Amino acid sequence: MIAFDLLTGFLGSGKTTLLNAFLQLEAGSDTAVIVNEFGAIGLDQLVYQEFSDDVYLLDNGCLCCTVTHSLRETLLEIKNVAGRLDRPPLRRVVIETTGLADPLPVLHALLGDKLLMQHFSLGQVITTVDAVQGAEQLSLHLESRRQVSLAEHLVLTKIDMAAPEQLAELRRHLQHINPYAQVTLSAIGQAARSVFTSPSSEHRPLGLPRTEQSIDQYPLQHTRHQTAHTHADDISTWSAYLNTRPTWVGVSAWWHLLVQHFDSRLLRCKGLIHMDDQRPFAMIQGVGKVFHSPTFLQVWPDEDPRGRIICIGMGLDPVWLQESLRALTLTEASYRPRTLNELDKCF
Ligand SMILES: Nc1nc2c(ncn2[C@@H]2O[C@H](COP(=O)(O)OP(=O)(O)OP(=O)(O)O)[C@@H](O)[C@H]2O)c(=O)[nH]1
Repeated sequence: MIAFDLLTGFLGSGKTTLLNAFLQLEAGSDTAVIVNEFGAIGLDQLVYQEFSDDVYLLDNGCLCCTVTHSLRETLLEIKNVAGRLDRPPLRRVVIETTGLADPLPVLHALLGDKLLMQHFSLGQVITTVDAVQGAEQLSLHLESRRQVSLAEHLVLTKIDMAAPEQLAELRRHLQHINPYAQVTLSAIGQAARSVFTSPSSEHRPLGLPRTEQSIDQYPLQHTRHQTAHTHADDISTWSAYLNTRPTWVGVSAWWHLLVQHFDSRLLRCKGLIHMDDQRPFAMIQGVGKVFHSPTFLQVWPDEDPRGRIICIGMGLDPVWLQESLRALTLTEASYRPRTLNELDKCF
């Protein structure tokens, strides 16, 4: 039997960081990863590929709506790969859902599949919650509440950034939504080992998580999914390839412009960028209005040499976003455009 964990959590809450930290440990060496991203251009698999050969990217689309079939095929492929004698053992699969996925239909689809369940057993449903922005996300987004309510293991991430009172407030919210889950605190993935090797993940009989009842408090509006790119509350994704080399001054100006324009409608932004800088290969990350420290890569992680940017939010305007990219090449630090008109004047 191969155990599978479902790793979920709202946009930017630290799923990739946690799992990537685990893959770098000896304990994670027998783990395959299945990634599902929201949007046309995926980046997470590039992060994982640095530390694992067993990374599977699902078709573009949302796991809970459109790609369950693709997940099934991928798991069967992993079963075959795991059976090969010429490779190290494979004992665990972690399925990272998109930050907007509802884990319940995914669990139903997997646990109700007799063939799959001959080879796989459910480990844990792990939900990451951003210690700084989690309380707001829970109050604003049904997806976030559903992810928390289904979890057996809640991982409060970014505790290095959170004030004690923020953490206390978040814990009160979580206790209310899901009083049964095990809670682990984590800073920069440091709890990865204890999360993924938690005893509760082993030898558990098949069945839905015991917290299933608690989700009844929240109406299921998830059937509003229309396409792979549309979620509740008009959340959509936009992505673009870059044909320029951004500067750090430009990235900062662009982020400022974005936050001014979209304010709290901007939920997530990430980019793999070939910078005009001594350290040229960078991953940039924005969660809500917080711009996280970029990470630098030794080598460009993909065959495709183009930089790329992905934004997720409510009411995103693709034309406006495309125009905004011009800010990325600004070189004058005093330029802080708040509108596209102001950006025009910077050139
Ligand atoms: N300071 C700090 N930053 C963190 C921590 N966990 C994650 N981050 C940062 O938060 C940003 C988002 O983290 P990810 O791990 O990509 O989040 P995710 O949930 O996989 O994001 P999506 O797949 O887009 O939903 C990155 O810039 C991370 O470096 C943490 O514990 N502390």
